[in-house]
Amino acid sequence: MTVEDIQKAKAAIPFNREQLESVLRGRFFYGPSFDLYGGVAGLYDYGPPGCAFQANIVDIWRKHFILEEDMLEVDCTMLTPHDVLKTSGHVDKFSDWMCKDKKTGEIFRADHLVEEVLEARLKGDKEARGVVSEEVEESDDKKRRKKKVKQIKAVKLEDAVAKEYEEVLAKIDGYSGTELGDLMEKYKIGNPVTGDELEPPKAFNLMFETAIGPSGAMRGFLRPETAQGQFLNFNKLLEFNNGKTPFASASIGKSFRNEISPRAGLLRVREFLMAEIEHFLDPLDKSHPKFEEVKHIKLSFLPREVQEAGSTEPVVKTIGEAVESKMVDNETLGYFISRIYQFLTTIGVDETKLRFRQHMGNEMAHYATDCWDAELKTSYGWIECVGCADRSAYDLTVHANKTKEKLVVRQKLETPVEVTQWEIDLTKKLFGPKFRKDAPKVEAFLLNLSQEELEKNAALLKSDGKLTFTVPEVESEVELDDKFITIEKRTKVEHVREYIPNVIEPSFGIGRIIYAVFEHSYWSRPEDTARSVLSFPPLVAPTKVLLVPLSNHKDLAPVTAKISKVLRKEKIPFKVDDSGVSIGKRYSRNDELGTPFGVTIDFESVKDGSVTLRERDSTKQVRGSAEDIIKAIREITYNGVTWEEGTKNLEPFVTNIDSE
Ligand SMILES: Nc1ncnc2c1ncn2[C@@H]1O[C@H](COP(=O)(O)OP(=O)(O)OP(=O)(O)O)[C@@H](O)[C@H]1O
Repeated sequence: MTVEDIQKAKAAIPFNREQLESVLRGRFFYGPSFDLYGGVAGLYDYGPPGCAFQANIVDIWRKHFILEEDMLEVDCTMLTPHDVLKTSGHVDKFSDWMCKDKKTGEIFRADHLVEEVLEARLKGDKEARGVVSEEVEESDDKKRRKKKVKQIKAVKLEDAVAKEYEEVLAKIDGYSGTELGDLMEKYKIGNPVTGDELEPPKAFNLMFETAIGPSGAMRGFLRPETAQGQFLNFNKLLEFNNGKTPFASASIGKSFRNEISPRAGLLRVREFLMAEIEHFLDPLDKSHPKFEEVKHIKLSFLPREVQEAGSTEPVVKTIGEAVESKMVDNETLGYFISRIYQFLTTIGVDETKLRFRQHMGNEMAHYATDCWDAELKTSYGWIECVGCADRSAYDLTVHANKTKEKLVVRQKLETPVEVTQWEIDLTKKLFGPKFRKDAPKVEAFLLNLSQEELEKNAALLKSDGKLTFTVPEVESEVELDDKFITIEKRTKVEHVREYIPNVIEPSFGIGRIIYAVFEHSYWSRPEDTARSVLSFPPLVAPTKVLLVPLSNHKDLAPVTAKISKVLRKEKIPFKVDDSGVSIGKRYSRNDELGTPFGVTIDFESVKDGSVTLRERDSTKQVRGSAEDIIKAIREITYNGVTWEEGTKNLEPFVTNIDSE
């Protein structure tokens, strides 16, 4: 079976999510956490194949980004003090809109509710018009729920209303709470099951709060992203990089979000693995030295204008054209978009189910210059799996302002420039006697005042003869007169340019990507649809080889042991299946685990050391010496060699083992 045959098989048999989920749970890729206690929504545990799969994806991510781009990896704590997340804006703004059923108290996430109801009404409209949609098969549970949902009746909508719904859906990620409330009122959206009225949307902060230390005095949160730890280590990383930019930091670790209604399995959970990059660069130069290498890559884009026109028709062009036409803001952002595409397709994402969607103006954080999400198509719709944003200088600026610690790059200028600016001088010998242990804090605070603050204080000092400040971590107010400080405007020749770098941030949700790869890799054999296959690329497959002795005969055991020893030494993950069931059943079981290769040991193997190699998707087989077979496995798995190329010197082997 060729790649095309598999595509055909996938297209011919409707995707069955329930069957996939039963394979994933049955083979323990993952399962609900705390199952014995009834489970907790949005929390999942990974089992052995899930762990191995995730570890392989993280390993590829690390090589693809950290090693290849020479990034600086950090591992920061998940517990984060309140002040950090207050400064970053998360305490005030990291929320989603929720609305409560006035009668039952049931809670809905407002944007998801509007989306679900309008989509359902559009589907009902299509049904009423006799249009058959290319729908995925739904689980019984969902069908049951939908039967109860009032709005999902096959009701024909007026053309103008259907068009309006389409337009709203295209912009669904960009609405504010008030706008969502207005939409709910306009389209009469209540509890979709009971029809009950809902309260207007209210902001719900998604962070899990806790207290650090026994006194409870220090408020803290479980981090909602890994980014802040990277920003706070900026100065150390810059020094580590010998003061040079551009450079990127990277971090892989757990993040936590108290999602309002976590459904959709691994796609929306409350604790998840993130891999994030913060690429620090000069705001005046966002070119990328390796852009040439990727600019030919053709991608599917959904730019802002297309969405604003109510369409979801993608624009296909090269990243070179996208940057040149300014559709994508700059080369570095474009470079990362292409690298994200390369990463995702390497690990098994179907590129026909990948698009880059630009954030609309009101969806993007106010400080961001441009933002594109890599969205993957699943049976739950298009899902954001990687965000890629140009965050400007926002984060470093707010942390520097709050802590009064400079977070800047100093660049030596080839041609010195004349600069006029406000400067502050401190009479340091007076600070010690007056402020004692607080003197360094007061001095640091004053030396970090911004140009605007210096200008304002110069005028105050002149008019009042003294200044009063509130300094963080200093109890009483600080009062200073002109014996302590002088503030003056001076003109100097500068040999160094100082700037706060901008940040381009690709942010990956590993669990979402994993689930999308599960769906994109899943199909069932046309000759027997109960036989499921997960066609993972060999590099990401949890186990690479299934060793299958033909029977439990004692003569086969030494050969199995010998081959196991070589595979172990070569660090090729494998499993031995010497259970008594037929070989066909054993292979079928492993197809569900996505194991790309099967090695059969038979009585010929005892005589001449030859074994059979089976390829999971095509079920093709070849025969050769154990050494040659292992070499082929290694080449195909780790060196990107095709099956045809890797096995061209091995004997084709015809058997109907799979149907046994
Ligand atoms: N609840 C979640 N469960 C699993 N992965 C998540 C979750 N929230 C975010 N992610 C992942 O983290 C990445 C970066 O997070 P980001 O803050 O950009 O997501 P988001 O815009 O809040 O996502 P959404 O709008 O879907 O809630 C996302 O692209 C996604 O892959």
